Amino acid sequence: MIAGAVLEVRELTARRADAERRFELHVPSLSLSAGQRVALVAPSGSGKSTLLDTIACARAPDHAVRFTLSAPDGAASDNVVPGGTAAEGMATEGMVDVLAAWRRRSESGLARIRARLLGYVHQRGGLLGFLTVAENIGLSLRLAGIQDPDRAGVLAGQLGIADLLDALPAALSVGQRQRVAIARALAHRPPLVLADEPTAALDPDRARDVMAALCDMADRHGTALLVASHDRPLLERFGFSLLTIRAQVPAGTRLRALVTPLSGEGAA
Ligand SMILES: Nc1ncnc2c1ncn2[C@@H]1O[C@H](COP(=O)(O)OP(=O)(O)OP(=O)(O)O)[C@@H](O)[C@H]1O
Repeated sequence: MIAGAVLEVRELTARRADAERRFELHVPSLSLSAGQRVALVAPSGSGKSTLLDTIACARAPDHAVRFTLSAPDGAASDNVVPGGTAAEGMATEGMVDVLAAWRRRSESGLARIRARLLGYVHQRGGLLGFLTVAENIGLSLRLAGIQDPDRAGVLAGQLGIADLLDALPAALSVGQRQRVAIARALAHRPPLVLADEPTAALDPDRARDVMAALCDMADRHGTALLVASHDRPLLERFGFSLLTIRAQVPAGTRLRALVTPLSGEGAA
């Protein structure tokens, strides 16, 4: 185990298929440590969302040799995956074995992994339209079982949206919605936050502001970031290590794609 690792993936394969096509994404190795910023920069359709959704435990990997997430002290002692034991590979050395949870089809275990260990910022916020800003931020606290009535307000203040706590998402600009989404993804202080094109809908100035807010909030708690984006200059400006997804020669109807480092010092 890498010291301070929050995510470790080895030899992971994720497949998508319909009647005409088959797509297969392969990740030989991907590790993130506390506070690290890693970005996926790759063309549309190359598999960025497939990878983020797999890491987010929204879809099962089709194969992996290792897929672990770190469990902070509280989450580990809370036995993130119920019934897990070291013998089954669960919650050993402060890491939770996500593969084992999928193998056991432990819906409650996977739900707790998502709720406690991960945050997710979607391209357009993904906020619930019938909840206020405060309720949207509070949702991740509720799911994680954290009772801290002040935290949503404190976060909103840090993100410059304190005056919007009672507003519904429809009344917000796209940039304001992304700030709410960042607050929601970080409120429960997960070790890893994923973001799928979090600035794609913004003009360059707003994109820079939102990325600064995301990185600043992540830095406060040593949160690791894994971001998918097309905006390479913005990612370089904020010190992300870059990965890309390279298409391999299609074999028949199958397209294989491989996640590899884009710049010299990569996380993979
Ligand atoms: N439900 C599906 N059935 C079959 N193939 C799919 C399905 N969803 C996605 N794919 C294929 O999987 C590949 C990866 O898609 P994915 O959405 O992960 O790419 P992406 O890089 O996130 O694209 P974008 O930047 O446009 O969101 C694509 O070739 C796509 O055609």
